[in-house]
Amino acid sequence: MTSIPLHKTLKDMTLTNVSVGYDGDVVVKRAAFQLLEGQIGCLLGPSGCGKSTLLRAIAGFETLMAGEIRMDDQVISSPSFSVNPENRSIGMVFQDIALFPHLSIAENIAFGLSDWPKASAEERVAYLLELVGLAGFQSRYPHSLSGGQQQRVALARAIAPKPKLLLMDEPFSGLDAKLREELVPDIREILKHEKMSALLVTHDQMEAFAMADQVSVMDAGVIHQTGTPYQIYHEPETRFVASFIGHGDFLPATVCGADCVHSDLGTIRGDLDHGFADNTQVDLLVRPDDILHDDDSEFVGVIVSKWFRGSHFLYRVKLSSGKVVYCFASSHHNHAIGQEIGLTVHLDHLVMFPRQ
Ligand SMILES: Nc1ncnc2c1ncn2[C@@H]1O[C@H](COP(=O)(O)OP(=O)(O)OP(=O)(O)O)[C@@H](O)[C@H]1O
Repeated sequence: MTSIPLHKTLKDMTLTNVSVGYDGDVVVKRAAFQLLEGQIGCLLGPSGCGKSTLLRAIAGFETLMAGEIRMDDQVISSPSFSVNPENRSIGMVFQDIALFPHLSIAENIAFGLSDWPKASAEERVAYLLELVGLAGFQSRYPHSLSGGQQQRVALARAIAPKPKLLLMDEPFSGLDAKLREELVPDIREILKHEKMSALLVTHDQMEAFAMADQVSVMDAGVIHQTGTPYQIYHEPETRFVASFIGHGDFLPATVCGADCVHSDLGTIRGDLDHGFADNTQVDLLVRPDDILHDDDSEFVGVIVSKWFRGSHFLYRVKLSSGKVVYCFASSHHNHAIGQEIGLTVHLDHLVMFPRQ
């Protein structure tokens, strides 16, 4: 009698100095990070930086040029050794949903359960239909579902056999913005409920922030930083991460003590030692939420452009030095372009890079 394959969750997946490429050209260089049990990771970066190549290497579709990939203490990829993709206990979801058009929704979800006892497979399919919010859709066919519903079925199909790891390559990019906004937190909830470790590829930072516990920011084949969404926004470790994530400007500044810097915003004290020597010339990162509109402040700037964002305004303001920075204001403070407004600076952790 067949039995349900034993379900083991992933303890960890570790990439050590992984290089991957095509025809001798290195595309991904010395990638290293770890994904733990139940964690949702993300590879985030501009088009062509190598995200899909790295994901395909983890899935077992590309041979490593250097380094190794381990899952639960077992090497699954190295330049001389590779576990077959079908033996890695990895599920995949892609941008092109690719459901089987001639199979019903239930049959699509049950596709990877052929070695399960019939009753257990039926139970698993019913459970997943409920979990992805499609109870009652079992007899329908893919063409009769919306794009968002089809992507939920694709997810259910990928996680049905309880893989240790789910890989998702731009799974939401074919969906419109509103649907994406609704679907992303739902999918995160489903993966957390299933205690499923997952790795998402996206170039959309809002998607990465909404979905992932840990984000690896890539550029030109190199992972610049791996951290929580909060860390990569507030504590970027490289100039690329600082520029790629969120809005921001670099202001020329001069170090004036272990926690202190002097710039066009005045003298600012941070809450941590920034590690630069006195008098070093640096570029100081200033985010929109670092400068707030304040009617009572004597420190002023002139509005050069503005965006209404519903709950708030985002202004570009020119300082007396001529430098232009972003500024947040509550949407009750509707000022005209050209008007002078008061500003207060709220910079706690100073993010600085050597002057370029
Ligand atoms: N099969 C292949 N053969 C040769 N070069 C390839 C192949 N697949 C990808 N590349 C190249 O590798 C580089 C990285 O591509 P990759 O698809 O991994 O980037 P990406 O970050 O996923 O981009 P996107 O977000 O646009 O999908 C690109 O320069 C691409 O042209």
